[in-house]
Amino acid sequence: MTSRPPIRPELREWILSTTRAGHSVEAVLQLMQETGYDPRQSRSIVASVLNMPLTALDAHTQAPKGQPGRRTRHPEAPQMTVEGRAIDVSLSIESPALRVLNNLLSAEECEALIKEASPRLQRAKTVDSSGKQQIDARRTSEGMFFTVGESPLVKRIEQRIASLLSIPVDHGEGLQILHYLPGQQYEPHYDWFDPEQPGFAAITAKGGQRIASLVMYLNTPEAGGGTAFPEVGLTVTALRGSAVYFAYDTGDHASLHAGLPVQKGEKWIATKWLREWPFQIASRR
Ligand SMILES: O=C(O)CCC(=O)C(=O)O
Ligand SMILES: [Fe+2]
Repeated sequence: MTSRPPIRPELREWILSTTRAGHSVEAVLQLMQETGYDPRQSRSIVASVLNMPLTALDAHTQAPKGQPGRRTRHPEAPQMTVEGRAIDVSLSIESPALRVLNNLLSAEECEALIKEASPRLQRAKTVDSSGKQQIDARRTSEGMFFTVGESPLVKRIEQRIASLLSIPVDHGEGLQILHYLPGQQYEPHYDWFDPEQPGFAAITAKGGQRIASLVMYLNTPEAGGGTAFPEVGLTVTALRGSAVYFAYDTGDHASLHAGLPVQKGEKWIATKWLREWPFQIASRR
């Protein structure tokens, strides 16, 4: 390994405060270069301060300027056959682009995901305005993240999602598992990141903006626990093996959604959020 000179604390603080103030990583790199840092050196310093792999920074900042990133393909009714599995598209809405998918996961896959996740559950967190994860009263469930390709089962499901939505596996964040008990819920929110938030640049430095979400139901709660879309007047029933997919542009208010309180029993979901640029280096299979 080559040893790198330490990063001056003032420079570290400036990079953090500038990105938190909403300036893009590209703008920070540009300013550093204007003050005499060479491009390679400034990239490696910014990657280190923002705690992101250099490859992710490169993938993001070398994206053609002003060009939109990738988009998902919306599944088409009545049925999609993906890797030999017939998935039913039982409901379609155009604004937001939303699909209810039945038979996305088998009962065995749902059980196995719950089993793999259970020992690692923690109180679910949200991303705060500085890009840090924090406990959030709006989200009372327990959760955990798998890393991309973490187990053969996770890999298989991620591959299925990638084929279904026609987007490479590495555009996905790690699969998140959430567990809700009676009374627990996820209050109305958007999954896209707000560009007005000071932490926007740091949150989107890796992978760019979120473009779509897939919420997969791993069990059927006895009562309650559906996913509501208040702008549409729609509630999707949580049914084991089914999922709701929805895609959005930044600022799309029609994509507002909530995990309704579980009234009886429990609720388990797996969520896959997709980004416009590669989010991480997926393990190769
Ligand atoms: O629990 C639900 O039904 C919704 C979950 C959700 O909105 C999310 O994971 O982003
Ligand atoms: Fe959400």
